Formats: sequence, C-alpha cells, structure tokens
Amino acid sequence: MMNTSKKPAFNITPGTIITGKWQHHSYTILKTLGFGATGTVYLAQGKRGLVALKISEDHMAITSEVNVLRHFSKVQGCLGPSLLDVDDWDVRNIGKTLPFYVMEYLKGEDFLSYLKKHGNEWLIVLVLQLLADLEKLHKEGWIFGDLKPDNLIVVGPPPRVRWLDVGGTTKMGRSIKEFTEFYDRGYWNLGTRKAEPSYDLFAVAMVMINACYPQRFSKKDESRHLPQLIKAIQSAPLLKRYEKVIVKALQSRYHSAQDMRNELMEVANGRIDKRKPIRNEVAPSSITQTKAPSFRQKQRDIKRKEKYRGIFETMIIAILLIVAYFLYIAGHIM
Ligand SMILES: Nc1ncnc2c1ncn2[C@@H]1O[C@H](COP(=O)(O)OP(=O)(O)OP(=O)(O)O)[C@@H](O)[C@H]1O
Repeated sequence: MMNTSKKPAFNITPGTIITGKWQHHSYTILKTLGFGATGTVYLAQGKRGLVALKISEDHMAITSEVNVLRHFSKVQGCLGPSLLDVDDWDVRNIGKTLPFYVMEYLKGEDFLSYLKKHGNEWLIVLVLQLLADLEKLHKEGWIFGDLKPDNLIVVGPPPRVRWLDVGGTTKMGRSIKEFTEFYDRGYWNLGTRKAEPSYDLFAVAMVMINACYPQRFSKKDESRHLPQLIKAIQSAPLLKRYEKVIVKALQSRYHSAQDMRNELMEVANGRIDKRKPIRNEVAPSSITQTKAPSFRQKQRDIKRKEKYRGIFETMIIAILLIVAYFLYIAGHIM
C-alpha cells in the first residue's frame, strides 16, 4: 500500500475531554498534531503531563500499531514513542466507540527542518543514530518499512533522532505493507518489497539524498535509475563524500545496519582508503603478499577490535557533534 494521508472523518475540538471506557483515564485535547491514513494524533494533557493521543475509526489499524509499540518497548533503547495507555472512547453524540492509544509526546523538529535550521553537518550524526536503532529493530525480527523524514523527529538537546509512525513496521520476510515511492527500492527498480534489513537501508540512503534535495525528484529514464541517483549523489558535495556507502546501500549490498554504520563511521573519520574496494573483492597483491592470520590471531584481533569499537564510536560521534555545534554557533555569529 502506498502511503496516502487523508483528512480524518471527524474532528475533535480543543478542550474535549476523552475518558477511556475501560481504564477511566482522562485526557484533555489541546490541538491536532497531525493525521495519517489511519487516524488523527492529538496533543493532550494527561494526569502526568503532555501526551500524544491517536484515535481512529479503524480498530484493526490501532490494534496493529499498539502491538508494534508494545514490541518496541521490549527493545532496549528509545526506538518509537513509549506506549502509555490503550482504551476505547464512547462518543455519545455520534453513537460510536472509537479506539485510541496514548503515547509519549515527542517534542522536536521534523528531520528535514532540523537539518535546514542547524546545518547538513548533522546529517551523519543523525544517520548514525538511526542505523544503531535499525540494527536493534532488525535483530528483533522487524523492518521499519515506511522509513522517511516525515516519520522521524529530532528531539533534544542533545539531538536524538526518534521514530514517529510505526504503522509501516513489518515482520521480517513478509511484504512491506506501507511505503512512500521516493524511499522505496521497488519504485526505483532496485530491489523487491520483501521486508529485510536491506529494504530499510535503501530508505536510509534515500533519506540522505533527500536531505540534500529537499524537493525530492522523480525517476527519469525507465531503466537507468541507479545512474540517475549516482549523478544526484555526485552533484552534492556532502553526499559525494559518502558516495561509496550510499551507493552500496542503494544496491542492497549491506546485510545489516551495523555494517553500513561501521563504513559510514570510517568515512566520517576519513579512514577509508579511496582505493580500497567496497565489494568483497580482494586486491590481488594482498593475496600474495599477506600471510593468512591464524584462528587464534583472528580471535584476538576480533576481541581487541570489539573492545575499542565502543570507545572509538563514542569519540567519533562526540567529534561530529562538536564540529556541527561549532558550525552552528559560527553561522549565528556571522
Ligand atoms: N508521539 C508523537 N509525538 C509527537 N507528534 C506525533 C507523535 N505521533 C505522531 N505525531 C504527529 O502526528 C502526525 C500523524 O501521525 P500518524 O502516525 O498518525 O500518521 P502519519 O505519520 O502521517 O502516517 P500514516 O498515514 O502512515 O499513519 C505525525 O506526522 C506527527 O507529526
């Protein structure tokens, strides 16, 4: 199903108090945050503070989103908004019972607005965070599916990317149930709509392209989509720097979000050797000149690498944050 937002069939005015039929918790509607294909999300005042309340006529959609949010809450970290309450609301004046759920209110800026305001230097920091979260989700056997800037929000400070709409989240191996053309590899004829990690990683690559082309663009030639995307990447200096990683994701050649994250981090750190092939190709000279390491040696190397990876990743993110912050301050002074 392609993502199509339609106006909600009903409107709940500010000041309305929604009381759950079963749990009896009350929420005062403050304003509309947005609406999607399956319902409307309102900012509401609950007993313990501000919350986001999603209400819909579609019982199935609400149940499915609640299930995904419940699942997310078991995954360590902060993937989607946390689920706070699930209930039904008896709307007397229309004689209907509408299902709703209440979640953590994520106060922040949408992904593209954040980059526009604070500078594209933040793109890599946010994408690294996104990939770490995707790795957790994929390990749990889920694929985000409809990954796009509209479904991402940057909260903070410090800036942290969070996921908004979990409606497209699909069990691994099934068919992607919700997508948006620009971020969908099927649209670009670059892969199937099977829910697998590489599907989400393709979308991450398109989110990066979108950051430099906020107006997006359509496919041109029916058969040569990859060259069109590569041309777009090469024409934007920020993307050009990460070309190898972005193109590899567009070709679905990453099997895990962590692999993509590691390579992105290497480029960010300026460590990738430009001549080093990204494919599983081995340079002929290295076959003849390097002696194969023993198993014990490999194990020792792996342990050492794991030990330092955490420290290394934290340092890179800290450096990127400092540089981006410096540019942000500099931009304000000038
Ligand atoms: N937890 C939240 N905190 C803050 N704003 C939210 C939250 N959840 C949703 N929103 C806002 O409400 C809007 C609508 O959300 P919703 O998930 O219903 O639909 P959607 O993302 O437009 O897509 P879909 O059609 O797939 O449902 C979002 O785009 C976002 O602006």
